[in-house]
Order: sequence, then C-alpha cells, then structure tokens
Amino acid sequence: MSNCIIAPSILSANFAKLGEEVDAVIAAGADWVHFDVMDNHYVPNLTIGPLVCEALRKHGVTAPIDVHLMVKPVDRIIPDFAAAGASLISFHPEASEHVHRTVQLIKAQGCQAGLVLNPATPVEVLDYVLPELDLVLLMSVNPGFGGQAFIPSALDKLKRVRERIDTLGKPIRLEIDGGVKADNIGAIAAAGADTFVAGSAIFNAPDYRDVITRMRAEVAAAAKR
Ligand SMILES: O=C(CO)[C@H](O)[C@H](O)COP(=O)(O)O
Repeated sequence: MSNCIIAPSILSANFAKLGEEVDAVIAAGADWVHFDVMDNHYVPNLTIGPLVCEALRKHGVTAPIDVHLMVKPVDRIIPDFAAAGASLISFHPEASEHVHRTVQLIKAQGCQAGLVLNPATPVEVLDYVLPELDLVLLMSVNPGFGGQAFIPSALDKLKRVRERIDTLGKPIRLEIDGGVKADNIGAIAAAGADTFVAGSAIFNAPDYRDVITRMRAEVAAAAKR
C-alpha cells in the first residue's frame, strides 16, 4: 500500500551503533526514521539532539527524518534541527507559547510541520491550525518512553481526526505513535492512520524485514475490509 508510511522509532535502537541500525531498518523496507527528542523537562526522559540528526545525515541516511520534539520551550531548537537535516518537525501544543507561530517557524526553516496530541489533549486543539499542518501525530501512549501499551481511546480519536482531515481535503498525514505492533496495526489503520511509528515492535524483533512486511500486510488487509 503506497500510502502507508512505516517510521521506526530509533528510541528502541541500539545507540552504540545507531547508523547501522538506521541503515538496517531502511534496507528492511521502512520509509522514514522517527527521531524522538526528549528534554527531561517536558517529558521525564533525556535522549538525543541535533548533533545526532546531523551525524545520521553525514553517515549517509537519505530517508526522511521525522523529528518528534518533546521539548519545552520548543521554538529555539527548531532552526538547529532544520540545519541538522530534519525533514519533518512535530511539536506539542503544550510546549509552545504560540502554536501557529511555531508552525510558521518550522515551515520557514524549510521543513514540514506536525502537531502532536497527547492521549488527553482534545482534538479541538487542531481548530484554526489544521490547514497549516503537513502532519498530525496522535500519541497512543503518554510521551517519554518506548515499550508502553497502546491506549485504546486513541482509536476513536484517530477516527475524529481522520474525519477532520478528509473534510478539509488537504494531504495531511495522520501519524500514530505508541504501542504499535503487527497485531494491532490493522485496527489502527482502519481507524484512519496512514503513518505508523513503531519502536520496540521493530527494533526488538529478530528480523526487521519480517516485522515491517507483516505490518504493511496488515495495513493493506485493513484497507480491503
Ligand atoms: O514517542 C515515543 C515515546 O514518547 C516513542 O516513539 C514511542 O513510544 C514508540 O515506542 P514503542 O513503539 O515501543 O511504543
């Protein structure tokens, strides 16, 4: 299914050999690299910054790098990520003083812009800003850690956001992040997601190609039902 984007979250990769890990998932059929940035302030964990994004580009990664900023305040780090080779930059409305301005800032830096909704963030936060976005990212876990269980209410939320995107008629991607596995991705796709972040399900699997292929097959099967 050409519309289906699989974006492995490198949060679950082996950081001691990150370049090889990214090469391996792309060679195994992944589309994007999902790059989780945590600041030990907005979320209770600390991960990686623009230097690592730049290092992946220098290593030769050409796939889109999908940067998820769990950082507050968010604006001042955006130019650094754009310069480091980010393709898409998504942020949380709770981490920005002026959501519309942050979207404009991301676009002015030449990147695509996404807004991230936490499990308890209402879809109404998309009012007035949805037409400006390239991507909506729904969190199906509370942000901060990989390996958590999918929160089922995300399915209803996906349907509601899908309806809004379809009504608008713009090519805005609907991404889901948290607890995505081969055995629930079909239901997630049926609820309206077209872009799937998966960390532990891919990087903890013995064969990356096998799990990515199974995920794609589940998404394609859901589209036929
Ligand atoms: O943003 C994240 C956590 O804040 C991760 O991308 C997400 O949790 C993916 O990990 P997993 O697929 O193991 O749930």
